[in-house]
Formats: sequence, structure tokens, C-alpha cells
Amino acid sequence: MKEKFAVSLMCMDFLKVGEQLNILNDWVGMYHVDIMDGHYCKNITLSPDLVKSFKKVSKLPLDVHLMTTNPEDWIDPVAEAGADIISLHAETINGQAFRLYNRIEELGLKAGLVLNPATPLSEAAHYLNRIDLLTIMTVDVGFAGQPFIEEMLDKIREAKRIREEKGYHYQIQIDGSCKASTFKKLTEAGADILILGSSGLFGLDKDLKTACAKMTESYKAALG
Ligand SMILES: O=C(CO)[C@@H](O)[C@H](O)[C@H](O)COP(=O)(O)O
Ligand SMILES: [Co+2]
Repeated sequence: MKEKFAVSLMCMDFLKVGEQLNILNDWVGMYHVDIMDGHYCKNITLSPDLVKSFKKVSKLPLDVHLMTTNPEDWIDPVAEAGADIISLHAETINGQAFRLYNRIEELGLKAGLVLNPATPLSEAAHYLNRIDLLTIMTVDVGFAGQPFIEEMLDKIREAKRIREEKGYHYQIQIDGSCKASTFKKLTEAGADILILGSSGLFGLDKDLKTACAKMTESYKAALG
């Protein structure tokens, strides 16, 4: 069950980072680290230095979601800081996709790809075979707490169909508004990993252990 969930660390309480990671280590399978540059999207969140700090307490893989105009500048710094998976936005890598995935492979890390809601899967058709993790955004990038974009369910189904048809190995992860009301449709459409943020986890209770228990119960109840 744990491996079905990742947690978006930009949504945590930054006055209690270590304490919260020690709790989350027991409840989820991966950490999702949003790095924004204030240019590719209109916010600034986590950083390579914070990846280094998370790494000291984390018992789980760290997936770094790079929302930066120049992802090529951040691959080596986040790798050095301790990233296990580097997830690049398709919209930022045209013209250098193969070079960047080669670099991630050279660094011995897993390769991730992220698609904005408005970006079709066909944009990445020529390198879907190379990736370990495909993240489908179900909100526009930049902020937590936005409404779920229903149209993305078809994209998830298509990602699953292509994986089966072509024999690809990526896991399908969902970023944005994963919560009790969307768990079932996302899972039925083909999602393997759900990223929990404010709506699916931290907002459920002010005590994080209780929030984790509530989230797990709501997932079980949703899936029947
Ligand atoms: O990349 C992003 C936003 O650009 C996400 O990882 C958010 O941190 C996540 O969407 C928050 O979760 P919700 O508040 O949507 O549930
Ligand atoms: Co993200």
C-alpha cells in the first residue's frame, strides 16, 4: 500500500521538517520535491540545498520535479544533493531531451518525465522508452490546492495503453489534487502512484500521524 503514495514536500509544515519526515517514512513510498525557478512557473519552492537536508532524514527515494526554464542547469546540483529520480518537463527539453536523459543515466539515477495538462503524450513519443517514471499533471504547475482537471483521465488511460502496447516500463504517477474524491477514478484509469499534497494529506488533520491514517482509510474506502 505504501508504494502507491508519494508526498509533495512543498506542502509540509516547514517548522517541523525532520519530525514530519520521520512520520512520513512509515506511511508512503516516495518523496516528491518541487523545484521551481519563478520563471518557468510563477512560484519559488524547494531547492537543491533542501534536497540535501531531506536526504539526511529520508528513508525513501527522492523524486525531484524540476519546474525550471533551464533544467540542464539543475540536473548535476540535484544529483549531488541526493536525488534518486530526476523528473524533467517535456515542455522544457525539446532540443536536448536525449542529452539530458543520457546525463541522468550517466549519473546512475532514474529518469522521470512530467507532462503539463495541455501537453499530449505524443510530445514525448520518441523517448517514452527511456523513462522510469511518467508524471501526469492534473493541475497546472506552480501551486498546491488547485482543482482537479477531469480531462486528464483520458491521458492516464492512454499512457497505460501505450505502455502495454510497446512494452515500456514507466510507472504512471499523478501530480495534483490526489484526494479521497479522485483516488478511485485515478487508480481505475491506470495511475500507479498518487502524489499527496494539501488536499490529500496535510489538510486532513493538524496531527500528521492522524492525517496519514485518515488518508489511508479514505483510499481503502474509495477503492472499496
Ligand atoms: O508540482 C506541483 C505543483 O506545481 C505539485 O507537486 C503540488 O505540490 C501538488 O499538486 C500539491 O498537491 P495538491 O494540493 O494539488 O493536492
Ligand atoms: Co510536483
